Amino acid sequence: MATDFSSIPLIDVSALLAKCDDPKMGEDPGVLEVVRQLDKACTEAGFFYLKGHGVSDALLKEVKDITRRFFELPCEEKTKIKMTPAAGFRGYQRVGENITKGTPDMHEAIDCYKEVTRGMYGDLGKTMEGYNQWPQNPPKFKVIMEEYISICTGMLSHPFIPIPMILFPGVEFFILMMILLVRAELARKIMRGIALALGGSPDEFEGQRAGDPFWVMRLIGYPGLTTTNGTHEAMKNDIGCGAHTDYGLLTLLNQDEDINALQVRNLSGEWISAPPVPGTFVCNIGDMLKIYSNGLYESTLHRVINNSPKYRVSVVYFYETNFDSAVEPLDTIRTRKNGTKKFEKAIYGEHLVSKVLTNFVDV
Ligand SMILES: O=C(O)CCC(=O)C(=O)O
Ligand SMILES: [Fe+2]
Repeated sequence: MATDFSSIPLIDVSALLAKCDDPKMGEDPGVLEVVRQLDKACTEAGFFYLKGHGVSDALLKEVKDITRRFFELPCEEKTKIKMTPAAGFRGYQRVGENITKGTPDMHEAIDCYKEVTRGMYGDLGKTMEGYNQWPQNPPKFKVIMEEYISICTGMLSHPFIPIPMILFPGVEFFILMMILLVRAELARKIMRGIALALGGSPDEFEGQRAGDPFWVMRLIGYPGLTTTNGTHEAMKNDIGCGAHTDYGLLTLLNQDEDINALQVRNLSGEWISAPPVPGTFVCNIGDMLKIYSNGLYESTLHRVINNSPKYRVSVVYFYETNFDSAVEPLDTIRTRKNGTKKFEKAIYGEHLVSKVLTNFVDV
């Protein structure tokens, strides 16, 4: 239910994060104020900036820097982890390989998904079966990205063991400490606030709905206007990433701090810019949350146009439902007030697979 918003609101979620696992969180005035702001932002724009999230500026920067260093490598090096259907569509895609609604996107990317072992979700999961392809170069890429993912997800995709420093001679002490200390459980906690905003219990998105959340991460590089990277010379208004909605619950976007390229569409069809706000994530609602909220919250269309001369990097993390969740409008007072159920049941895994299978050329 987006409106004619003209800017994206900024929400400081520190009060929510502090009380998030307190059984009385729903009575805390600080939490309730964050919940009110989340509700307003999700209803009016489907987009908001997130501050007070507890993830350090150094880590936000480190994941973008290491991604940029990967994209600077020669093509032969990058295609060592080329995305293939056999890897469950995980890996590197060159500029133009990803398509949105039939048009090639002017970006290169590494796609990562929660790993799906053989038979894990039966036929539903077959397309996504596979392991992430991490580059050897730059060194420590895998370790830094996996820790970032676990901070966003709120649970570990592998058992967490505080690994002795000696195993990581190349990682600066402060980065490792930062990674080990800041276990933000970010997306899960924001979803607890959103559950309250929808008039439900804070646990609404745990258990069968999103207690074992699927996640996706895209590391994206958008060539600048004057950049020639051997295969592509970007033109003004080339679409870096075509207009789309995200598929799951909540997206946490960590974008380059000095380039204004992300645009969000309001109800009248105007493209509103979402410029970088240092130290924040840009968050947006995905298709599954639109269904859970019975359309109260919008999965808003957005796109990327990099008209800057600089190469732009974004690290995009998508927090999803359980892979096999059957998603339908929640039965809370607020969603009921929005009228009869506006959506049929959707299986998240089917929705994801249908998108993945139409997103690429020549694979
Ligand atoms: O790079 C960006 O700013 C946004 C990318 C995006 O919308 C996506 O990957 O879904
Ligand atoms: Fe998106």
